[in-house]
Amino acid sequence: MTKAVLGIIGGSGIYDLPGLENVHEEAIASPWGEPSAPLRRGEMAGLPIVFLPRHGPGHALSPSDINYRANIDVLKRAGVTDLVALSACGSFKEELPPGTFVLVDQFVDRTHKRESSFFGKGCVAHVSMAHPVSPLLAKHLAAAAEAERIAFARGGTYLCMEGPQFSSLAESLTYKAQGYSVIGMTNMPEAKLAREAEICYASVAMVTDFDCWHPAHDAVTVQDIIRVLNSNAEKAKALVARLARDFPREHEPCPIGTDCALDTALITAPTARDPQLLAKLDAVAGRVLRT
Ligand SMILES: CSC[C@H]1O[C@H](OP(=O)(O)O)[C@H](O)[C@@H]1O
Ligand SMILES: Nc1ncnc2[nH]cnc12
Repeated sequence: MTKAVLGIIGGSGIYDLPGLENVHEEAIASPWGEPSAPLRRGEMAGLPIVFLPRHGPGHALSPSDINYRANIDVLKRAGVTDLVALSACGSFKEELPPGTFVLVDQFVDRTHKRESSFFGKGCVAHVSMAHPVSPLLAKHLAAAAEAERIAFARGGTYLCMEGPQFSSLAESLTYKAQGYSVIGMTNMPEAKLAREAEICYASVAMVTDFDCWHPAHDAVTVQDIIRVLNSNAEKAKALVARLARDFPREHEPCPIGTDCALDTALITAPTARDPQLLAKLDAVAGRVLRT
């Protein structure tokens, strides 16, 4: 049995986690570069928690400048087994108004300027992303949202755009017509990298706006978003506190195989593997490469 360590990635508006006890900062070095910030390690209701603000202190990093690989690598090194991503998003659905928390279960990746894999020349791996969200983690999040009386939706598709500009009206109408639920700029490649690192991942997409498709709402602005962001952030902190209180202390084996995602993913012959890349993969893929 592995002890559960809950990772929390804070998005826009969530730069710390009040209620975290016995906190200390841990600046873990990563062969993938600089993570967004030192990790804040502590516990809630006795559960080990590791917090990382995605955009760094003071929100200095834009979605394209975040080193997603370093972030996931240091969370893996810190022993995180289950990772909750907190993210602001725009909504494509009337029934998902600002203030709603969407427990997304699918992603569409339209990013194009980001390193999206730990693997590559000298060690090629193809993990499955058919089901990017870990169902048990989503189930625990739903229970916590219910207990905290937070308006939430189970399931939904998160379109990840590159940004930093918001969508044009034509893009927004297209995504809406495709049936997507919400839009943001950060959950990809985060979810892909978490899967490669065999960390269970679930995203709480917290609606701040209707993007620009909605006839009754003007173009989205950061100022408008910030107004909703702050009340969403308060609810998110209550959600995390409840999740931590009720979370199983032993990591539950992932029913969709996230814990062993690399078992069937590596294709490069051992003799063709690049020792330098293998060294960088020590945390992410050590479980399968050490054998
Ligand atoms: C401040 S609005 C745009 C910004 O907010 C979202 O960030 P995060 O996902 O980290 O909460 C969105 O993806 C953009 O980065
Ligand atoms: N409308 C929107 N588009 C992209 N990212 C967002 N984050 C919050 N609202 C957003």
